[in-house]
Amino acid sequence: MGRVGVLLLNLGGPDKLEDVGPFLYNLFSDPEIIRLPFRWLQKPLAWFIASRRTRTSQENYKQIGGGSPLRRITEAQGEALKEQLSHLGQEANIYVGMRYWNPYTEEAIAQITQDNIEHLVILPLYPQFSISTSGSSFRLLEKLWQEDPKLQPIDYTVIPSWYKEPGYLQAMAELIAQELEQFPNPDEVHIFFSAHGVPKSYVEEAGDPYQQEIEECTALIMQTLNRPNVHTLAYQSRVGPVEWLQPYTEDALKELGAKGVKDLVVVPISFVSEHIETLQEIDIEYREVAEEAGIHNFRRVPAPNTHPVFINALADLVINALKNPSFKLSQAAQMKKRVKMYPQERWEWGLTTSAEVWNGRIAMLGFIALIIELITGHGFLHMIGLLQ
Ligand SMILES: C=CC1=C(C)c2cc3[nH]c(cc4nc(cc5[nH]c(cc1n2)c(C)c5CCC(=O)O)C(CCC(=O)O)=C4C)c(C)c3C=C
Ligand SMILES: [Fe+2]
Repeated sequence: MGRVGVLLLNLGGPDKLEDVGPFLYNLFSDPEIIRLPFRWLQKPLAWFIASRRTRTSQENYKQIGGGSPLRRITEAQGEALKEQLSHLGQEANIYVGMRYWNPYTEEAIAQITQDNIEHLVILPLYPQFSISTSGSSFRLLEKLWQEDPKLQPIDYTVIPSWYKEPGYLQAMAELIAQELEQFPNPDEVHIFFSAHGVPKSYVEEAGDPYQQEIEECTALIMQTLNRPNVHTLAYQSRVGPVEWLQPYTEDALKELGAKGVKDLVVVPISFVSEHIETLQEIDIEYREVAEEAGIHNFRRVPAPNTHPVFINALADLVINALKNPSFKLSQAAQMKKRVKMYPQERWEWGLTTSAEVWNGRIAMLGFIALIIELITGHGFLHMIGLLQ
């Protein structure tokens, strides 16, 4: 076999506080994160939302040391994977491609062509597929492949999701078991799976398989753990006014507290590295919510990071993908085949969600126009040359 490469995909995170604004702008500029009917609206709206969110987000990053550890951990996972692959007799170059921050996917692809990689395995570091995470990265790669003739000879294969991989399930079960053993009555502890949320319309309208994969993954982890504990699944990290997958983590914690649960272990399930949503949101915000609700013994299971069983699982995925290449980028990005329009993209008259979303958008446009006028001293119509 010729030169082999593995491209690890992840979301990326700001390395320092000054990066937070531009990172958020990149994230909200992605049409897979915010879908708009007009392309030209994407960037002004991304700027507007990012500006509004930067300060709060910076405060959160301050609480975890002033930046995201995502790059460092993803690179450490890459090194450990390279070593394990070599141990299994498969030499490979590992590349990290982040979607919204350094090192960007585009840079990783440039390096892959420079290194004359002949066989490439594309492995997203998200166990479950969502159009907002792996789907967005696949779409970007599909575009890069279409634009760059140098990429055409590369024989590549994509792993769309891998939440059923036995080594991953084993690593998760071991990490949970370790945490349970810290309690005086391990079998009495409530196991609380907290998955990253997505807007409900992604699943119901766009056909995102994310919720189904999360539910199946939770059941498989519980089966692998093979313990009598009661468990709950809820969704965290909601952003914006639309409805996301329910139950929300915050509400579910309050409900369990009200039912008298005292011992609880949280399992972050959509991520394989520590980052802001584990270190700040779960460890600080949700811990506070739980304590207020009377859940006094609150612990969190660490993300798999470089756990050897987890790294072995990644190596197995790569070796199998090289033996049985299956998915192409176009197939992987089209996992949401039923997509037509998100409900809010359709205009409807009456007191409907769609009408409310559109009213909100029009109000936001008006607000942006007002800010532009305040900053420049000229109205929007002056700026586009319609008024003298
Ligand atoms: C606004 C919509 C968002 C969707 C949909 C979304 C889905 C989603 N995200 C992850 C994993 C990560 N998200 C991270 C940061 C992050 N995500 C959003 C918004 C959405 N995510 C924002 C605004 C941010 C920035 C942080 C903040 O201001 O709250 C990160 C990086 C975190 C870091 O350490 O820097 C990850 C990883 C998943 C798995 C997912 C859907 C399945
Ligand atoms: Fe996110």
